[in-house]
Amino acid sequence: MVLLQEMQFTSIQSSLSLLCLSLFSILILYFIAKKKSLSKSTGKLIPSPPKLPIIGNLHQLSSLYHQSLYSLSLKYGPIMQFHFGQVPWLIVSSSDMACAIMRTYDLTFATRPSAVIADILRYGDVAFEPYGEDWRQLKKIFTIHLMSTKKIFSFKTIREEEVRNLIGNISSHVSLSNNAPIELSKILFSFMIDVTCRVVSGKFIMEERRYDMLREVVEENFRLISRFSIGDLFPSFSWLERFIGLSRRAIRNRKKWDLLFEEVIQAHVQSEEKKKGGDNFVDIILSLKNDPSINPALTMDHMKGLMADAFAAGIDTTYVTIDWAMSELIKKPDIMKKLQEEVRRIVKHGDMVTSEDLNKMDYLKAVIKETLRLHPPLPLLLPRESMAECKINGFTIPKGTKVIINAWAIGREAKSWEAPEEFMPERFIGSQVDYKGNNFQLIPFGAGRRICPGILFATATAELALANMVHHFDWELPSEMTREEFDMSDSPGFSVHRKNELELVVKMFTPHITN
Ligand code: HEM
Repeated sequence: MVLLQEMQFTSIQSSLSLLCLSLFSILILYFIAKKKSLSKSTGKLIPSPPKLPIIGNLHQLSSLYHQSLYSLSLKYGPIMQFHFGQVPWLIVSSSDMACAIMRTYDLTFATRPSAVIADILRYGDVAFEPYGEDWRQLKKIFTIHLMSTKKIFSFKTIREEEVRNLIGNISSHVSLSNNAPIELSKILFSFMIDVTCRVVSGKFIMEERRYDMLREVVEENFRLISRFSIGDLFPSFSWLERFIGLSRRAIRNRKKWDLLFEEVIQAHVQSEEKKKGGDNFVDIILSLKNDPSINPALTMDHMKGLMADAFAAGIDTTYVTIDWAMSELIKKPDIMKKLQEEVRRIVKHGDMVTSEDLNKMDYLKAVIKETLRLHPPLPLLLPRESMAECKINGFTIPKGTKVIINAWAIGREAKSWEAPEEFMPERFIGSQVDYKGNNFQLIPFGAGRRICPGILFATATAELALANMVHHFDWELPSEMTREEFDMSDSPGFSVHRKNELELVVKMFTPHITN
């Protein structure tokens, strides 16, 4: 019995010593860590909302990331740190700070961070390629050979023909539907697929099966890159990626892209068009394949990447711009009327608005700018990462910092915009402010080295479609809905759509004949 008691006592004693030893070790580790973090942060600490262990700041994020980050920036400032799970990001929410990142330190922040899903989906493309020789060459090809001002002009016929088809589709609906609402979001999405397919690969991709497949892969791409996968949030748990992450879905989608691109490229290699020097992306890229000035030579992966850039970056963003513009116009009939007056004054009733007419339409251009200010299709742009340490606003930003620039918040900055929540195209009349990367209060296309190379193409297409839609038709809300009830909520996602697809009643415009 005594022996047993002694044994118990000894065991309690040794447990206590083990406990003390553990506590002592934890304390030592804590002080070492504290000392380390203090010695690291010799400058000002970047403001950050309070975070929780493991999940970081995820609990402060709604599904509308751009809106949650905007609200937090009002409290914590235009430059703040936010932990997505275990990973710290720098969130930039003012035009001054965006200028520091994309102009003052443009080269420092010219690379993209790696991300589990984007790394699976991307080829040698421009949008997600890390900064370096490969990216420089691909961007040059994109801006000089595929999307130069001359090339965009040469795509004019495609844009005009496709807008004519769009107007034809809407007219058929008017004559057949007996005032039932038209599913405008869907029609605009198809319109952008048609335009982009023709620019990228000429006519033949329009075959029904490929068309459906393209729609499916583009939509799935956006769904996938809109979400953080487990490996992005918790790098120490990346091994779980194979079981519960999104990687498997991304691999499946990548295979579909592969199939689609290989079929298209193969068909072009065999076609007569190429021999005549076709004027679409695939033929141009094929002709560059043997160009000695392109060094290193283009691989199949680069070719697929350049096509993916146009499909993934161009379709969704441009259709969303027209969709939001129509939504704002239907909500504000005075602005719709003013726009219709401008277009109908310049273009005769029954005629199509042409690309040349657009240059005379200042109010139309102001409507598109105002739409991009309030509804930048990629509200958080594309992420950046610092390649060296730098100092911004007194804060030391270490090398390897991942950065999000909130263009949605910047479009609402009180310092730059009067009545920022109001849709007022008039603010741009007589103003020099543009979206081409020089005015940091309006950056829907980003700025600096990584600026979007599709600006001219996207805006020319959106302007032409919108001008013709308001020229030929009058638009109304479905009869049961009031303007106050009309929902303008955002959908969650990487590119921000309307939460509810746009459905409107449409009528042919017939001018009043006055004697
Ligand atoms: C309204 C339509 C569009 C919007 C709002 C938009 C927006 C953007 C944004 C925010 C970026 C990132 C810029 C940065 O990091 O600073 C970007 C990059 C890019 N966009 Fe667009 N885009 C649009 C249309 C297009 C079109 C039509 C194309 C091509 C056909 C295109 C091709 C690209 C490419 C290739 C990049 C990557 C540039 C790089 O990383 O160097 N975009 N776009």
